Amino acid sequence: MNDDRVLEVDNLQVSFSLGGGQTLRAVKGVSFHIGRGETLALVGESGSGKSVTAMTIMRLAEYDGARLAGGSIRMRLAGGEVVDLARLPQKRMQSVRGSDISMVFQDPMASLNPVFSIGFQIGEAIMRHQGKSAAEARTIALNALKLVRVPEAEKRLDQYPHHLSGGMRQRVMIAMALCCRPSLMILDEPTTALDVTIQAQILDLVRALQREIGMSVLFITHDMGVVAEMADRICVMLKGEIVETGTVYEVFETPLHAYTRSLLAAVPRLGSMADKDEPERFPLVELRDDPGLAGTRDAVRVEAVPA
Ligand SMILES: Nc1ncnc2c1ncn2[C@@H]1O[C@H](COP(=O)(O)OP(=O)(O)OP(=O)(O)O)[C@@H](O)[C@H]1O
Repeated sequence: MNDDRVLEVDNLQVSFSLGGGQTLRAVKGVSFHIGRGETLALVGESGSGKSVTAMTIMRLAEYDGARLAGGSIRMRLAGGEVVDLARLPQKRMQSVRGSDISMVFQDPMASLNPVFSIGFQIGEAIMRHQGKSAAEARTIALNALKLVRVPEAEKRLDQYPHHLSGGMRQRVMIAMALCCRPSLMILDEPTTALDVTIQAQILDLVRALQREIGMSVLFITHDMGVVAEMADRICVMLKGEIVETGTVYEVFETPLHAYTRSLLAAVPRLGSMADKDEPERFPLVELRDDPGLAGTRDAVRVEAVPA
């Protein structure tokens, strides 16, 4: 693996048994890499396989019944060792999760335990992953809350999730994910449940943190507007496959795949809003129903292979 990469996913295949001998192939041979300090956006509509890909990298998908049917997930750990996460025993993965990679989910309420204080929940993760005492963990938790710009951080430590707004809860989740200074953070639709202003604040925060800490980010979204804000490179997923990949500039300037064009057409533009109530939208359903489109790979942008 090149020195400048933290993650290399190669030909990843994930399936679910649906009973009655039926198998759903949720991820069909997906390959991508993420460089140090880089943000890669995995884009596609609901059901395209983005979350299953992320959960497989975390090795959490198997707890939902997923089967890792093939491929490799090579990751450079903090000490420099390169391991194939697809083949690590779960016991070892427990230490990789939260120390080398962490994940922030869409709904912070589902990730936070309502009966424990914020300080306890962040502290518990720090004690588990870093072997710190309760007092040390509280200090680290406090600093993490300050890092994610939570006002009155000291007071927040003793509050419970229901005391916080949705945006604040998502900041707490990001703080928790940052505590162990992971080299890769996966954010799965982190702002979808938030209103637009709070969404913009959280996106700004992630960008600022990335500059401060230098971590790599895998950003999962269905929103090309968010991609334009956040990402260096994009992988577009459709029905379990990556149908197009490139830099943000390349993909926005010259989208090669019809599905990518449909995603771009769904981004409201000032011009198209001028004389209509609704932004223009590409007829996505018709496109997806076109049998010629599914799995089309001729539009895949071939990335230069470094010498
Ligand atoms: N536990 C599960 N059992 C069976 N099928 C599943 C399970 N989890 C996901 N799937 C299926 O895998 C496919 C990919 O789902 P995935 O959640 O990765 O999509 P997604 O692109 O992340 O969409 P969303 O943004 O809605 O989560 C879908 O067809 C979904 O129904």
